[in-house]
Amino acid sequence: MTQPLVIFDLDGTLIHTAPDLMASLNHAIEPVGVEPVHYDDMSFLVGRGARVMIQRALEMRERSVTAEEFETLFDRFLAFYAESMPGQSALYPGLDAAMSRLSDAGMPMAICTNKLEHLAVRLIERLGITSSFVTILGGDSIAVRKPDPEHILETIRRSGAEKAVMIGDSSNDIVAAREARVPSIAVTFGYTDIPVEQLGADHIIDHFNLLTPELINTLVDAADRKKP
Ligand SMILES: O=C(O)COP(=O)(O)O
Ligand SMILES: [Mg+2]
Repeated sequence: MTQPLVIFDLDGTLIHTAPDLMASLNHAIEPVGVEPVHYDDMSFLVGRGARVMIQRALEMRERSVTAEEFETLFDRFLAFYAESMPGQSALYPGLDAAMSRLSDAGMPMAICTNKLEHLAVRLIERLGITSSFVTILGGDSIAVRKPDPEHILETIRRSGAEKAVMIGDSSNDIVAAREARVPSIAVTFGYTDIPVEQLGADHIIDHFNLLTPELINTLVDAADRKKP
């Protein structure tokens, strides 16, 4: 019997990226002369990828731009963000040990993120954790992305797994998991504008110390029992 796949979201789940995303976003929108976004705004801005982050920031500042101007801002974001990696971005506490526990139990790990694939790949490379993951799917890797369940289902298929658990910080992750009929764990330390308790995850953890192979197996077994 193969071990379940453990799928991680990236921003706000594996890696604390908000300070660098904020700096890059503020650099990107600087030419249109709006007030920079604040750190507290990031929970609302992050989650659906860089384009939506920039769009939401402009909407927050009631500023509209032409499609052409938008592409310039987007390119400014990409260049600045890629160049500054890893910046202040860091793995959340306890993640190294948690990944070792899962790996020792034979559980493969994957990333399913709405971050653009090349940015996700570059960031985990710079943080030295690439070899831990069998599959990395970004927000532009296939035609859809979270909260579309197909993003998670394709991650599972490409990993060659039969069962999986999704770990994430926002409604995109938990909704996608539920619709993919994959049990989910929500983390409390990420970026969400909806209280974590209201996301509807099967389990909540506030530290990676609590992420164990036993927890993964319990969630997979419970999900199996619910199947008709
Ligand atoms: O980049 C984003 O907006 C979200 O990325 P995530 O799916 O890894 O949280
Ligand atoms: Mg996230």
